[in-house]
Amino acid sequence: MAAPTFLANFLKDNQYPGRPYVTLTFAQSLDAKIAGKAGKQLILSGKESMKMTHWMRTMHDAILVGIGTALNDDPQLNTRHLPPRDPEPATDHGKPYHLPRPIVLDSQLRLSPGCKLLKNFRSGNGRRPWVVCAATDAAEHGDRASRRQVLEDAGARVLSVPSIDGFISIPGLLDAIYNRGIRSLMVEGGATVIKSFFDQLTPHPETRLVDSVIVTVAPLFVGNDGVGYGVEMEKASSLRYTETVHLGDDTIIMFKA
Ligand SMILES: NC(=O)C1=CN([C@@H]2O[C@H](COP(=O)(O)OP(=O)(O)OC[C@H]3O[C@@H](n4cnc5c(N)ncnc54)[C@H](O)[C@@H]3O)[C@@H](O)[C@H]2O)C=CC1
Ligand SMILES: Nc1nc(O)c(N)c(N[C@@H]2O[C@H](COP(=O)(O)O)[C@@H](O)[C@H]2O)n1
Repeated sequence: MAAPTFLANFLKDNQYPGRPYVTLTFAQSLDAKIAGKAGKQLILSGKESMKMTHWMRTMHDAILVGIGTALNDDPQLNTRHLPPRDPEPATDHGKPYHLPRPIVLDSQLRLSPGCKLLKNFRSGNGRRPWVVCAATDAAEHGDRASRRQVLEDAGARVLSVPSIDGFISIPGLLDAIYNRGIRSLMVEGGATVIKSFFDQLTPHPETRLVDSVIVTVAPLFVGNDGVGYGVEMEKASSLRYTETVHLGDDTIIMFKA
């Protein structure tokens, strides 16, 4: 089995010199909501588009969510919706699917050591998660040092990156993970992280930090209680609409930066 052709073609050059190639992707309702009331996780994607998202996961070195999503959804960020691989080496080369490295933006190290990402790693069913926290001026001590220790003991690799007002610097993050071998990054959300990455769009290739945007639109309304994401027109207008594909009842809309 291989990824859908439209996706393979769209992402065929997902490399960028000097920083990871960044794909921002998420699923939304017709009224642009990505979650329900009080952040309730919604399965917006149908079977076919969810499978596409899992194919996309195989096509990136790493996959990123914010701590809001990690605490709320307890995601696995793996490829379990894909069909079993053909054990016949002539077709699938006998290899398992590529699993992306999970990365959590977690300024204050609030991730639970019992989360599925860490459990999957410990049971040999996932890569070691990287937890990105805000770098501190002084040596860590007290509560914060013990939270780091607990997460490291549970299997996480903790990276410190400069932050502003509790938000990890996106250029700093991309530098840190590029220096550790990540060449392509899939950003899944949630709302605050999506806004932060939309903010990285500019019309100038040398300063923009997002390369592709892939939005799954599900044919339903969530209503005003749902969680939306903010987009500034000045930023979004630098996106170039590329293609629309229909998968099941969903519409996949793709842009290049
Ligand atoms: N429909 C979809 O495709 C998806 C929906 N979701 C939904 O999104 C909701 C969670 O969204 P949020 O609460 O906004 O949490 P989030 O997952 O966007 O995490 C935001 C938090 O990450 C930390 N952070 C550190 N550096 C940051 C930076 N540079 N930019 C942004 N955040 C940074 C901050 O503590 C911030 O509050 C959940 O309801 C979840 O179900 C999440 C992912 C995908
Ligand atoms: N593509 C997509 N469609 C939806 O309907 C979604 N709710 C999401 N959510 C994202 O996927 C994460 C869950 O991943 P696992 O199923 O646990 O592997 C969730 O946390 C969001 O990042 N995505």
